[in-house]
Amino acid sequence: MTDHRIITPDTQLDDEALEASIRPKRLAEYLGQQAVREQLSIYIEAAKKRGGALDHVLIFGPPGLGKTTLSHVIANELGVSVRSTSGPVLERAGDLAALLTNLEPHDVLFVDEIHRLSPVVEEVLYPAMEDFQIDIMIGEGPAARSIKLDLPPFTLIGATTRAGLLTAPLRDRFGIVQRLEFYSTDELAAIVRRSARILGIDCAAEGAQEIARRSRGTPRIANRLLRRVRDYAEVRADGRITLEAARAAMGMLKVDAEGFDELDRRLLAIIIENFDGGPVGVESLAAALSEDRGTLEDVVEPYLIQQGFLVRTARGRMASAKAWRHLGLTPPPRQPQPADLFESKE
Ligand SMILES: Nc1ncnc2c1ncn2[C@@H]1O[C@H](COP(=O)(O)OP(=O)(O)OP(=O)(O)O)[C@@H](O)[C@H]1O
Ligand SMILES: [Mg+2]
Repeated sequence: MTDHRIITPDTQLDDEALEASIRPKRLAEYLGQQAVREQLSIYIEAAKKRGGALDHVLIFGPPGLGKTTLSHVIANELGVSVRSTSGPVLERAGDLAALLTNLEPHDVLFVDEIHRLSPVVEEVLYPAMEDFQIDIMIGEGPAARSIKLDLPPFTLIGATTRAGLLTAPLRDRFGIVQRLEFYSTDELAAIVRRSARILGIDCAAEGAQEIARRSRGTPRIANRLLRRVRDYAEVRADGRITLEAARAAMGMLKVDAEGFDELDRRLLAIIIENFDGGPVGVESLAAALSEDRGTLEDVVEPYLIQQGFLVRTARGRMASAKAWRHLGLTPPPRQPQPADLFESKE
């Protein structure tokens, strides 16, 4: 179901060619995330001055905010190569050992979805990160012995949508931890204008602003909406993305003024209609929506929470007064007061 969401932040196949051409390669092209950029540029410069490898970096944040992009940007700024892999792909300790022993000094090893590493692979990673060494087993049975191998100094960059799922020993081994935040409308508008320029799309400033406003704080969504609005403008108008064209296209795509799509609205509507506004547990919510719990938690909820439409309490999710009003309903007289709203950490 989420496959068909126009505003899903997950990568879709036909996005890939497009994304490659507009994906920022240098820090200067990586828009927004001011604090992250500032800090990283200092750490990168310091590492280069010392002639050493950059400390290991953990990047976390919701899908589509630029974790993979940032990892490649860091490697480009360092002037080193990147090897990419991901948590679920590394099944055996040997898979990781093979990657590590093939690195050149100061290279970046990018591990996406690092919260999904298997425990045996994670064990190998600890000494590799800490001492640039790995223990590998040679042979089997009673004749088996372990030997230590030295690795070149390297930088591990781990990306995850949920830092909370990392084990403490793994998290502690990252010297640099960066959290990506949802982008502001102005930042997204700048991203849309940049992408339009690269793709040769004629996009008016107000058109870019309108796309930005409805992109759920997410560059991947902004770029995807830009492309869909371009299609609309080419077929229904003269190809130029004006404010009117952007609005009309969004109407057709059923992306509302807040940037919410059907699934966002359905989630809020179900909490309100089936559960009296909540609180409702995430499992019941997932069942009522026929959606996967992980998708709700990683993809749908973060933006609704950040925008204040959804509240996570110790007893479950609640729709805020803002959510009732967004659906054209009158909020009940007693809405949750701040004192009730203990942030739950699940
Ligand atoms: N700061 C940025 N400036 C400009 N464009 C960006 C920025 N961040 C991301 N993008 C664009 O958004 C797209 C998605 O970013 P990216 O693939 O890095 O997200 P991600 O956080 O790795 O997502 P996922 O969690 O799904 O892996 C990129 O192809 C890039 O074009
Ligand atoms: Mg990624």
